[in-house]
Amino acid sequence: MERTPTPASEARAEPVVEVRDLATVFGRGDAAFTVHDQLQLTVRRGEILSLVGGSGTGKTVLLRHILGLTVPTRGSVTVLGRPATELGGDGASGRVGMLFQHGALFSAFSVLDNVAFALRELGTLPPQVVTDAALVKLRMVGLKPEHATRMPSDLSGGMIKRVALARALIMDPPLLLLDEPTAGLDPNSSDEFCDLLRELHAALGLTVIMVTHDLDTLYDLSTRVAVLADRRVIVQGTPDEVARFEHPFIEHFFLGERGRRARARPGAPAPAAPKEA
Ligand SMILES: Nc1ncnc2c1ncn2[C@@H]1O[C@H](COP(=O)(O)OP(=O)(O)OP(=O)(O)O)[C@@H](O)[C@H]1O
Repeated sequence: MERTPTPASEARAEPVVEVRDLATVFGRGDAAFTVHDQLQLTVRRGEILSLVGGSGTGKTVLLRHILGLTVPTRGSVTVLGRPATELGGDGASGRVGMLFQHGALFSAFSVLDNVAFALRELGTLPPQVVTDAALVKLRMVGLKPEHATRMPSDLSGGMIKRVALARALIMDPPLLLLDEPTAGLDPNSSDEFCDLLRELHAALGLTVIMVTHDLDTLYDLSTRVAVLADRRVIVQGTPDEVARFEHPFIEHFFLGERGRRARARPGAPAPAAPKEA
C-alpha cells in the first residue's frame, strides 16, 4: 500500500519538481540492471524533502536526473515546469544549486574563486560585481571576508561545506539539492550546518531536496520524507508517518537504535505509535 499524506499548505504550493513514471536501466540484455521503475515524486515549493533509502537504491542517480545531468530510460523529470534535461550546461546553476557530498571544491582555486566560478563563467558581469556577489554569499553562509583568499586544503570540514553551499547559491537558484549535507561532520558542526540550512531555507524561500543517511539531520530539517526502495518511492510523509510504514528498510532505519536516539532529541517529533504485531 502506498501512502502519500498531503498537508493543506503543501497542496497549495506549486510543484517545483515532478517525476513521472521514471525508469532507469543501466546496461543491456543479460547485463541490464533496473534502478528505478514506475517512480513518482512531486516536490512542492518551500518543502525540505529528505530522500532516504538503502545503499544502491538510486538516490544519487535520481538527483542527477533532477539536475539534468543524465537522461532517464523512460518517464519524465520536470523542474520548474521545464524538462530537467534543458537545465544541462550553463543554465543549470541558475535554477538548481547542488551541494555535493564532499564539497567538490576545485582544490587549485581559492575560496572566493570557487564561490564565484559559475557567475564568472557566465561572462556577463564585471569582475568586481562577481567578487562582491561571492563575498555576499560567503557572509550568508557565516564565513568572513578573510576566508576568501584561503585554499580548500586549509579549511575544516564544516568550512568546506559552507563554501560549497555558498557556491551552490551563487546564482540564487530557487531549488537546492543536497547530497549528504552533514556527512563527515562532528555532531556540533552538523548541528550548526543544519541551523544554517534551516535559516537559509526560510530567508531565501528555497525548495530543498536532500539525500541523507543521518537521522538527526532528517528530523532536524525535513518537512517531508520520501523512501526509495524496490525501485520506487514506497512511502512519503512526515518523518513520523514514514516511520510507521511497514518495510524492512524502514524498520532498520527508523526503529533501530539510531532512530530511537534521533527521535529522543529535543525538538524531534513524538515517537511513532508502536507497530502492531
Ligand atoms: N553510470 C552508471 N552506470 C551503471 N550503473 C550505475 C551508474 N550510476 C549508478 N549506477 C548504479 O545504480 C545504482 C544506484 O546508484 P546510486 O549511486 O544512485 O545509489 P545510492 O542510492 O545513491 O547509494 P548510496 O546510498 O550507497 O550512495 C548502483 O547499483 C550503482 O552502481
